[in-house]
Amino acid sequence: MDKEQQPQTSPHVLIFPLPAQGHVNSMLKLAELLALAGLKITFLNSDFVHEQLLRHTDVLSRFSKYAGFDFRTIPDGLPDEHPRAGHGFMKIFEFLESTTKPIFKEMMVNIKPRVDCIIADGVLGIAVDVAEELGIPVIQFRTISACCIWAYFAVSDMIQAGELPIKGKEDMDRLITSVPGMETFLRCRDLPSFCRASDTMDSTLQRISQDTRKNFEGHGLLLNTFEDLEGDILSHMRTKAPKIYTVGPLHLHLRTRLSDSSRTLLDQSSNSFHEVDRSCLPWLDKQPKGSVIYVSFGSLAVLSSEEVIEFWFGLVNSGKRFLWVLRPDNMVEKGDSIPVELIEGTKQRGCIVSWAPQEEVLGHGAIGGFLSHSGWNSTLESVVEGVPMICWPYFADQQINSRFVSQVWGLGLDMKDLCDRQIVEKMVNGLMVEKRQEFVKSATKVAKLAKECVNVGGSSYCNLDRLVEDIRSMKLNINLSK
Ligand SMILES: O=c1ccn([C@@H]2O[C@H](COP(=O)(O)OP(=O)(O)O[C@H]3O[C@H](CO)[C@@H](O)[C@H](O)[C@H]3O)[C@@H](O)[C@H]2O)c(=O)[nH]1
Ligand SMILES: C[C@H]1CC[C@@H]2C(C(=O)O)=CO[C@@H](O)[C@@H]21
Repeated sequence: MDKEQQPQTSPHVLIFPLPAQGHVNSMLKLAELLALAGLKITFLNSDFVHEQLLRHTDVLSRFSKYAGFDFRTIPDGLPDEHPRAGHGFMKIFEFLESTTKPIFKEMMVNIKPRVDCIIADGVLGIAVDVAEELGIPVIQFRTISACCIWAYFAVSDMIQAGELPIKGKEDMDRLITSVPGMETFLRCRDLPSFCRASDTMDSTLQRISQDTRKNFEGHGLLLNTFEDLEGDILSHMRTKAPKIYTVGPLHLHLRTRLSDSSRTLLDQSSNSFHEVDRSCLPWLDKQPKGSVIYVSFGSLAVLSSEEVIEFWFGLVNSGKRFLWVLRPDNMVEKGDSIPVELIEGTKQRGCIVSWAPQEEVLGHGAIGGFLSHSGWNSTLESVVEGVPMICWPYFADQQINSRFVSQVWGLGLDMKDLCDRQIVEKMVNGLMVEKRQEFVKSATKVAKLAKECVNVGGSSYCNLDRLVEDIRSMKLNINLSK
């Protein structure tokens, strides 16, 4: 069926992610799942993100097979040369409000065919506002863990109870009691990093807290997680928001629903904003099973030169093989001299790339562990492949994710707030040797649960079907009300 034959009865859904790798990744997986279900999809990227995807991926050809699938673009307001990484990434929110929002509203008024439903990133308040102003039904898709969302939801309660602000380094191990379900293990240091603001009126903390409260209103909240992983927290959340659709892990869910030929195409493609260096795969092929620790800190984290050197020494001194993703904006400063023992140790046991085919890497038999920043996509990808983790959170939701990985799910070690070569060496050997059996056992169990939930009859499989039916009935109700 070509684009012209898209049946007019199919609802037109516009999907609008925050223009960041971790958000675009999971929302493109969702978009393909909804296109597979026969919905007409328009995917709205920023001009900058679209340019990266055109340069490094096959998204246009990959999605052209879905009738009516369109990519649209919109400015994010930042100058082209802005790095769009590190803590400076947060600047984007000011420009989304001032530049992007009025253009988006104009787009939604004029778009043809009209949009029947907007699936807006749960941290993109501008999209939710415009949808409400124009009376377009909106479903919010928050791309982080349920546990983080629930902690953000409680920020105003923590402030009210005097639990925030955190009162300095000596206060970081105080238990937080205002997040239902987390009273026995959530410390100040485990809260999302924006809660470390010294002033509770901090604009970022206030905005994320308010955006999260809004996630619990509207037609529904979509989450890239699964009931067997976060069911306890989800039951607390459902006392405030009845319509929560857990449809994750989305990357696995999509693989499960694709035909064999489409799955092969998916394996050869990516949604990366960077050039993928596949040379690490033949290197992995030569390594013994389970012998390599994979190291990646996602797309936004920017490490200092000192931190890179500490991790490098710890990895080389551990004596273990390592595959390390070091983005160009994370490389050691040009002027810094790199100790010869690091060069030698890396030649013998290491492989460094600027961007890896991460899903394939985590599924490779040579991988025995993952030193991660605990971004939610990386965490889910490691869960699905049964790979134990060492968590070194950088910011945002990563702090609480690392606490759940170590303390609640028993899937690895938490290295939060530490960066020292001896500790890195100790953690690597703890994960890859001393505690290996214990972690592999629990990681294998959780990986099995992840696969079951996206198979026919599983919770995420059924929730996605319910989502598609609910979107279809939205269109029907709009037509009937005319
Ligand atoms: O060399 C690499 C490194 C990463 N990835 C992929 O890039 C994505 C990275 O996403 P994520 O692990 O979630 O980290 P961030 O890019 O840091 O994601 C941002 O968005 C996430 C979802 O909202 C949040 O959980 C994070 O904290 C936030 O930093 C994953 O799908 C990886 O598979 C690659 O393909 N190759
Ligand atoms: C840059 C971060 C601000 C909040 C976003 C987020 C979220 O709370 O949804 C998670 O991590 C980052 O991608 C975003």
